[in-house]
Amino acid sequence: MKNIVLIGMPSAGKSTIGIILAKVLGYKFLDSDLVIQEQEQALLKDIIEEKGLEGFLAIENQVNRDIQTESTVIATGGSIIYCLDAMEKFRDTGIIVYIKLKYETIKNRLGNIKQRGVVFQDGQTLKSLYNERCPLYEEYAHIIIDGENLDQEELMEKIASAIQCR
Ligand SMILES: Nc1ncnc2c1ncn2[C@@H]1O[C@H](COP(=O)(O)OP(=O)(O)O)[C@@H](O)[C@H]1O
Ligand SMILES: O=C(O)C1=C[C@@H](OP(=O)(O)O)[C@@H](O)[C@H](O)C1
Ligand SMILES: [Mg+2]
Repeated sequence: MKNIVLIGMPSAGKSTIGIILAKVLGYKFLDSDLVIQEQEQALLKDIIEEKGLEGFLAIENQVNRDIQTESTVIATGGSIIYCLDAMEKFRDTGIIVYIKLKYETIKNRLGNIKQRGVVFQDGQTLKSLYNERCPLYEEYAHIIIDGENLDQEELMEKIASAIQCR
């Protein structure tokens, strides 16, 4: 079976929802951020600090492009839409699900952005990052899920039924 690939802004719920979605669908679960950390033997925020944005994105692209799995829910990192090879591969081998949330919801959830290690250009604000990324998430998505006003269980069920209706 095709993989289910979750995309969206950091804190949208890709990692949290991904694992419960995998249980409900009887799929495996993989968080590609953790594969990056394991390969590099370093935390995401330290990789970004040491290698810079372009260096981090090159690693993110390679790791996600090289994932060999099927029947797996894959939680990607928020910056995956800058990784062209990986996105092309996911589009061919998976169903890409964009968890869409309003800017205000993302802002409220994000809390300590530095601890998470989000891929920001110098001087970029969260708002400009959001505006830059949203069209890219929409462009790549096979399915767009509005996650507003849903708890984790409701969001997971909405994604599961959208996949099953395809
Ligand atoms: N309805 C919801 N769905 C998913 N996560 C939610 C929801 N409401 C609040 N949260 C919180 O938002 C955060 C989502 O984080 P995470 O799953 O790591 O997102 P991502 O992997 O997309 O960056 C968690 O702290 C989670 O508890
Ligand atoms: O959006 C981003 O720039 C990033 C999001 C993170 O993943 P989550 O989206 O799971 O938080 C992680 O991949 C990396 O630190 C960069
Ligand atoms: Mg995550």
